Amino acid sequence: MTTPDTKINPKIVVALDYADAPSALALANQLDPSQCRLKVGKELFTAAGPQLVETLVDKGYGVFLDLKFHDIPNTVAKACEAAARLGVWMLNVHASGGQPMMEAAKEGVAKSGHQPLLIAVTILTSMDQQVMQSLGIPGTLQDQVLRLARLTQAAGLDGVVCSAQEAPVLRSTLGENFCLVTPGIRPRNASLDDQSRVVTPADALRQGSSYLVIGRPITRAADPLQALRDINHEISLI
Ligand SMILES: O=C(O)c1cc(=O)[nH]c(=O)n1[C@@H]1O[C@H](COP(=O)(O)O)[C@@H](O)[C@H]1O
Repeated sequence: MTTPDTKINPKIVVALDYADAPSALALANQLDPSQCRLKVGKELFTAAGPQLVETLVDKGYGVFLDLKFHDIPNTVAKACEAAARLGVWMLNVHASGGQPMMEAAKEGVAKSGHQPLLIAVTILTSMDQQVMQSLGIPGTLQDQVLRLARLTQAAGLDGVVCSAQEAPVLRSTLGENFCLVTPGIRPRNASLDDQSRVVTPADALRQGSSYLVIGRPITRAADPLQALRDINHEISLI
């Protein structure tokens, strides 16, 4: 049901937003590394630690370690070096930590001897213009996403996390090789939950996304593997 390309390089990254390792492994055991990658975020990593990440890597999954580091450059460099040593496929920092912090992150990864993709979060998909204003950030949300993405590229990172709503402008400004990882994905008629800037899976790819981060629409489905297959099928048609 999936295209050959989806099998070689799965576009969907399933967010394992679980409270403990057994719940995360139960889902990982139902899914298939040829159909998706897995994202381990703050909740699961804090509860289950590096051992779970290594277990998922050993099962053949590409793992996105989503710890969104944001600290002084030296601390972020060391954290990125340690994260890269786990053999993950991708890891991330917050672009708002600034270019020197991102450059330090890149150096940390290089020291690890591994070569994961290193990306930076621009503006979280749960945020809207009103939240931006309350933080005193001037201009439009899209201006700020573009500013942070340019800084990320200047720091030599591989790409950004952004909403697929911003993907067209980032793709045309930053080029074909810059990786755009987009959460806030909702199949038509799915609940928005706490997301604000949402796009359907097929539209996200049409708009220039490289990878789609999808959590609850798969993890809370009655049949997660079928939900994943349905989305892979939808995107194989574009
Ligand atoms: O870095 C992320 O992955 C991320 C960035 C962002 O701007 N918005 C966002 O939702 N995420 C993550 O993407 C996942 C989305 O999950 P669902 O809303 O359940 O699909 C969660 O694990 C979030 O932590």
